[in-house]
Amino acid sequence: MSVPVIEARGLVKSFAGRRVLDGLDLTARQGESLVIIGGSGTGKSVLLRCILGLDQPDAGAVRLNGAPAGRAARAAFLRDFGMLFQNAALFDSLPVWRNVAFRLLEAMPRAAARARALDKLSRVGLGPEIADRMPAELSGGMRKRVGLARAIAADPRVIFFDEPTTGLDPRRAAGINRLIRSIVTETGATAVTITHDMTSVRAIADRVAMLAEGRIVWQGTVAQMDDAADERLRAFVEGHPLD
Ligand SMILES: Nc1ncnc2c1ncn2[C@@H]1O[C@H](COP(=O)(O)OP(=O)(O)OP(=O)(O)O)[C@@H](O)[C@H]1O
Repeated sequence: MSVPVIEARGLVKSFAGRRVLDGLDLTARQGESLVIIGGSGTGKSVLLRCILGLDQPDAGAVRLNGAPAGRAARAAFLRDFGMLFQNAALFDSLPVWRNVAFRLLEAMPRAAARARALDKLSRVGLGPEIADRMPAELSGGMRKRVGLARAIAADPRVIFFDEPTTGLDPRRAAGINRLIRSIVTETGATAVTITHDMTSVRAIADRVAMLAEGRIVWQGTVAQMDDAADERLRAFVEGHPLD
Protein backbone atom coordinates (compact mmCIF):
# COMPACT_ATOMS: atom_id res chain seq x y z
CA MET A 1 0.00 0.00 0.00
CA SER A 2 1.23 3.53 -0.74
CA VAL A 3 2.64 5.78 1.99
CA PRO A 4 -0.15 7.80 3.66
CA VAL A 5 -0.20 11.45 2.62
CA ILE A 6 -1.24 12.52 6.11
CA GLU A 7 -0.95 10.57 9.35
CA ALA A 8 -1.97 12.00 12.70
CA ARG A 9 -1.16 9.88 15.75
CA GLY A 10 -2.26 10.54 19.30
CA LEU A 11 -2.94 14.24 18.78
CA VAL A 12 -3.81 16.11 21.95
CA LYS A 13 -4.68 19.80 22.00
CA SER A 14 -6.21 21.79 24.85
CA PHE A 15 -7.30 25.41 25.08
CA ALA A 16 -7.62 26.96 28.53
CA GLY A 17 -7.62 23.55 30.16
CA ARG A 18 -10.28 22.11 27.85
CA ARG A 19 -9.16 19.12 25.76
CA VAL A 20 -10.37 19.61 22.21
CA LEU A 21 -8.29 16.80 20.67
CA ASP A 22 -7.76 13.85 22.96
CA GLY A 23 -5.48 11.26 21.39
CA LEU A 24 -6.77 11.57 17.85
CA ASP A 25 -5.56 9.15 15.13
CA LEU A 26 -6.31 9.77 11.46
CA THR A 27 -4.82 8.72 8.12
CA ALA A 28 -5.44 10.14 4.62
CA ARG A 29 -4.21 7.95 1.77
CA GLN A 30 -3.05 9.01 -1.68
CA GLY A 31 -5.94 9.81 -4.02
CA GLU A 32 -8.76 9.30 -1.55
CA SER A 33 -11.49 11.76 -0.67
CA LEU A 34 -11.73 11.79 3.10
CA VAL A 35 -14.57 13.71 4.72
CA ILE A 36 -14.44 14.62 8.40
CA ILE A 37 -17.79 15.17 10.08
CA GLY A 38 -18.67 16.15 13.63
CA GLY A 39 -20.76 18.62 15.59
CA SER A 40 -19.92 22.30 15.96
CA GLY A 41 -16.93 22.90 18.19
CA THR A 42 -15.72 19.28 18.14
CA GLY A 43 -12.30 20.33 16.86
CA LYS A 44 -12.42 19.78 13.10
CA SER A 45 -10.73 23.12 12.38
CA VAL A 46 -8.20 22.58 15.17
CA LEU A 47 -7.32 19.23 13.57
CA LEU A 48 -6.74 20.87 10.16
CA ARG A 49 -4.67 23.57 11.85
CA CYS A 50 -2.51 20.95 13.58
CA ILE A 51 -1.96 19.16 10.26
CA LEU A 52 -0.99 22.41 8.56
CA GLY A 53 1.30 23.49 11.42
CA LEU A 54 -0.83 26.53 12.31
CA ASP A 55 -1.50 25.04 15.76
CA GLN A 56 1.05 23.00 17.73
CA PRO A 57 -0.43 19.88 19.34
CA ASP A 58 0.38 19.42 23.03
CA ALA A 59 1.16 15.77 22.33
CA GLY A 60 1.16 13.35 19.43
CA ALA A 61 2.66 13.59 15.97
CA VAL A 62 1.83 14.37 12.37
CA ARG A 63 3.59 12.70 9.44
CA LEU A 64 3.33 14.11 5.93
CA ASN A 65 4.14 11.83 3.00
CA GLY A 66 5.81 9.47 5.42
CA ALA A 67 8.11 12.01 7.08
CA PRO A 68 7.75 13.68 10.49
CA ALA A 69 6.09 17.07 9.95
CA GLY A 70 9.13 19.25 10.61
CA ARG A 71 9.88 22.40 8.69
CA ALA A 72 11.11 20.69 5.50
CA ALA A 73 8.32 18.10 5.22
CA ARG A 74 5.71 20.78 5.85
CA ALA A 75 7.21 23.13 3.26
CA ALA A 76 7.22 20.32 0.68
CA PHE A 77 3.63 19.42 1.58
CA LEU A 78 2.45 23.03 1.29
CA ARG A 79 4.07 23.47 -2.13
CA ASP A 80 1.68 20.86 -3.47
CA PHE A 81 -1.35 21.95 -1.50
CA GLY A 82 -4.53 23.90 -2.25
CA MET A 83 -7.35 24.96 0.04
CA LEU A 84 -10.90 26.13 -0.39
CA PHE A 85 -11.66 28.27 2.65
CA GLN A 86 -15.02 28.68 4.29
CA ASN A 87 -16.62 31.82 2.72
CA ALA A 88 -14.03 31.50 -0.09
CA ALA A 89 -11.74 34.09 1.62
CA LEU A 90 -11.03 36.03 -1.58
CA PHE A 91 -8.94 39.20 -1.60
CA ASP A 92 -11.56 41.90 -2.11
CA SER A 93 -9.12 44.37 -3.63
CA LEU A 94 -7.97 42.02 -6.41
CA PRO A 95 -9.92 41.10 -9.55
CA VAL A 96 -11.06 37.51 -9.88
CA TRP A 97 -8.25 36.34 -12.15
CA ARG A 98 -5.57 37.66 -9.78
CA ASN A 99 -7.25 35.91 -6.88
CA VAL A 100 -7.06 32.65 -8.83
CA ALA A 101 -3.52 33.33 -10.06
CA PHE A 102 -2.26 34.56 -6.68
CA ARG A 103 0.34 31.85 -6.15
CA LEU A 104 0.99 31.29 -9.86
CA LEU A 105 2.23 34.86 -10.25
CA GLU A 106 5.29 33.98 -8.15
CA ALA A 107 6.16 31.13 -10.49
CA MET A 108 5.36 32.26 -14.04
CA PRO A 109 4.94 35.36 -16.23
CA ARG A 110 1.74 37.36 -15.82
CA ALA A 111 0.26 36.35 -19.21
CA ALA A 112 0.79 32.65 -18.51
CA ALA A 113 -0.66 33.02 -15.01
CA ARG A 114 -3.71 34.81 -16.40
CA ALA A 115 -4.20 32.11 -19.06
CA ARG A 116 -3.98 29.40 -16.39
CA ALA A 117 -6.43 31.32 -14.18
CA LEU A 118 -8.94 31.56 -17.05
CA ASP A 119 -8.55 27.85 -17.71
CA LYS A 120 -9.25 27.02 -14.03
CA LEU A 121 -12.21 29.43 -13.98
CA SER A 122 -13.63 27.61 -16.98
CA ARG A 123 -13.09 24.29 -15.14
CA VAL A 124 -15.43 25.53 -12.41
CA GLY A 125 -17.99 26.81 -14.91
CA LEU A 126 -17.06 30.50 -14.97
CA GLY A 127 -16.44 32.28 -18.28
CA PRO A 128 -13.70 34.80 -19.17
CA GLU A 129 -16.13 37.68 -18.63
CA ILE A 130 -15.78 37.05 -14.87
CA ALA A 131 -11.99 37.37 -14.87
CA ASP A 132 -11.77 41.14 -14.48
CA ARG A 133 -14.68 41.55 -12.10
CA MET A 134 -14.11 42.26 -8.42
CA PRO A 135 -15.18 39.63 -5.85
CA ALA A 136 -17.81 41.98 -4.37
CA GLU A 137 -19.69 41.90 -7.69
CA LEU A 138 -20.19 38.14 -7.52
CA SER A 139 -22.88 35.99 -5.85
CA GLY A 140 -21.92 33.67 -2.98
CA GLY A 141 -21.98 30.65 -5.29
CA MET A 142 -19.71 32.35 -7.82
CA ARG A 143 -17.29 33.40 -5.09
CA LYS A 144 -17.13 29.82 -3.93
CA ARG A 145 -16.34 28.72 -7.49
CA VAL A 146 -13.58 31.32 -7.69
CA GLY A 147 -12.21 29.97 -4.40
CA LEU A 148 -12.30 26.48 -5.87
CA ALA A 149 -10.49 27.67 -9.03
CA ARG A 150 -7.82 29.22 -6.77
CA ALA A 151 -7.49 26.02 -4.75
CA ILE A 152 -6.75 23.98 -7.89
CA ALA A 153 -4.78 26.66 -9.76
CA ALA A 154 -1.38 25.07 -9.17
CA ASP A 155 -2.63 21.49 -9.71
CA PRO A 156 -2.09 20.49 -6.08
CA ARG A 157 -1.70 16.86 -4.97
CA VAL A 158 -3.60 17.57 -1.76
CA ILE A 159 -6.66 19.79 -1.38
CA PHE A 160 -8.50 20.78 1.82
CA PHE A 161 -12.10 21.89 1.62
CA ASP A 162 -13.33 23.71 4.72
CA GLU A 163 -17.15 23.60 4.83
CA PRO A 164 -17.43 24.03 1.06
CA THR A 165 -21.22 24.37 0.90
CA THR A 166 -21.87 26.64 3.91
CA GLY A 167 -24.07 29.56 2.94
CA LEU A 168 -25.12 28.16 -0.44
CA ASP A 169 -28.65 27.20 -1.45
CA PRO A 170 -29.17 23.47 -2.10
CA ARG A 171 -28.76 23.64 -5.88
CA ARG A 172 -25.60 25.75 -5.73
CA ALA A 173 -24.30 23.45 -3.00
CA ALA A 174 -24.99 20.45 -5.24
CA GLY A 175 -23.07 22.17 -8.05
CA ILE A 176 -20.04 22.70 -5.78
CA ASN A 177 -20.22 19.10 -4.52
CA ARG A 178 -20.30 17.78 -8.06
CA LEU A 179 -17.32 19.94 -9.04
CA ILE A 180 -15.31 18.83 -6.03
CA ARG A 181 -16.01 15.17 -6.74
CA SER A 182 -15.12 15.46 -10.43
CA ILE A 183 -11.94 17.45 -9.74
CA VAL A 184 -10.78 14.91 -7.16
CA THR A 185 -11.51 12.00 -9.50
CA GLU A 186 -9.91 13.68 -12.52
CA THR A 187 -6.74 14.89 -10.83
CA GLY A 188 -6.21 11.97 -8.46
CA ALA A 189 -5.55 14.50 -5.69
CA THR A 190 -5.99 13.57 -2.07
CA ALA A 191 -8.92 15.54 -0.66
CA VAL A 192 -9.76 16.27 2.96
CA THR A 193 -13.10 17.98 3.54
CA ILE A 194 -14.71 19.14 6.74
CA THR A 195 -18.44 19.63 6.64
CA HIS A 196 -21.73 19.39 8.50
CA ASP A 197 -23.63 18.89 5.28
CA MET A 198 -24.69 15.25 4.83
CA THR A 199 -25.56 15.82 1.17
CA SER A 200 -22.00 16.95 0.67
CA VAL A 201 -20.67 13.89 2.51
CA ARG A 202 -22.60 11.57 0.20
CA ALA A 203 -21.48 13.44 -2.92
CA ILE A 204 -17.81 13.78 -2.04
CA ALA A 205 -16.61 11.03 0.30
CA ASP A 206 -14.71 7.85 -0.42
CA ARG A 207 -14.33 7.57 3.33
CA VAL A 208 -16.06 9.33 6.20
CA ALA A 209 -14.48 9.92 9.62
CA MET A 210 -16.50 11.18 12.54
CA LEU A 211 -14.86 13.38 15.17
CA ALA A 212 -16.40 13.41 18.65
CA GLU A 213 -14.95 13.79 22.14
CA GLY A 214 -11.55 14.59 20.71
CA ARG A 215 -11.14 11.41 18.66
CA ILE A 216 -12.24 9.75 15.45
CA VAL A 217 -15.03 7.63 16.87
CA TRP A 218 -16.14 6.01 13.61
CA GLN A 219 -14.84 5.73 10.04
CA GLY A 220 -15.92 3.93 6.91
CA THR A 221 -17.41 4.32 3.45
CA VAL A 222 -20.73 6.06 2.80
CA ALA A 223 -22.39 2.64 2.37
CA GLN A 224 -20.96 1.51 5.72
CA MET A 225 -22.13 4.78 7.28
CA ASP A 226 -25.70 4.03 6.25
CA ASP A 227 -25.51 0.56 7.83
CA ALA A 228 -23.56 1.51 10.95
CA ALA A 229 -25.17 1.13 14.35
CA ASP A 230 -22.92 3.62 16.23
CA GLU A 231 -25.33 5.86 18.16
CA ARG A 232 -23.29 9.06 17.78
CA LEU A 233 -22.98 8.52 14.05
CA ARG A 234 -26.68 7.74 13.61
CA ALA A 235 -27.65 10.83 15.61
CA PHE A 236 -25.43 13.05 13.43
CA VAL A 237 -26.35 11.49 10.09
CA GLU A 238 -30.07 11.56 10.85
CA GLY A 239 -29.93 15.00 12.48
CA HIS A 240 -31.43 14.06 15.85
CA PRO A 241 -32.19 17.38 17.57
CA LEU A 242 -29.82 18.64 20.25
CA ASP A 243 -31.13 20.95 23.01
N1 LIG B 1 -7.15 29.58 19.27
C1 LIG B 1 -8.09 29.10 20.11
N2 LIG B 1 -8.17 29.56 21.39
C2 LIG B 1 -9.09 29.07 22.25
N3 LIG B 1 -10.00 28.13 21.92
C3 LIG B 1 -9.97 27.64 20.68
C4 LIG B 1 -9.02 28.10 19.71
N4 LIG B 1 -9.24 27.43 18.55
C5 LIG B 1 -10.28 26.60 18.80
N5 LIG B 1 -10.70 26.72 20.07
C6 LIG B 1 -11.81 25.96 20.68
O1 LIG B 1 -11.69 24.62 20.29
C7 LIG B 1 -12.96 24.05 20.08
C8 LIG B 1 -13.04 23.42 18.71
O2 LIG B 1 -13.02 24.43 17.71
P1 LIG B 1 -13.06 24.12 16.15
O3 LIG B 1 -13.09 25.46 15.49
O4 LIG B 1 -11.98 23.20 15.77
O5 LIG B 1 -14.45 23.38 15.99
P2 LIG B 1 -15.13 22.86 14.67
O6 LIG B 1 -15.38 21.41 14.87
O7 LIG B 1 -14.31 23.24 13.48
O8 LIG B 1 -16.48 23.67 14.75
P3 LIG B 1 -17.44 24.25 13.61
O9 LIG B 1 -18.02 23.05 12.95
O10 LIG B 1 -18.45 25.02 14.40
O11 LIG B 1 -16.59 25.09 12.70
C9 LIG B 1 -13.98 25.16 20.29
O12 LIG B 1 -14.48 25.04 21.58
C10 LIG B 1 -13.16 26.41 20.16
O13 LIG B 1 -13.68 27.45 20.93
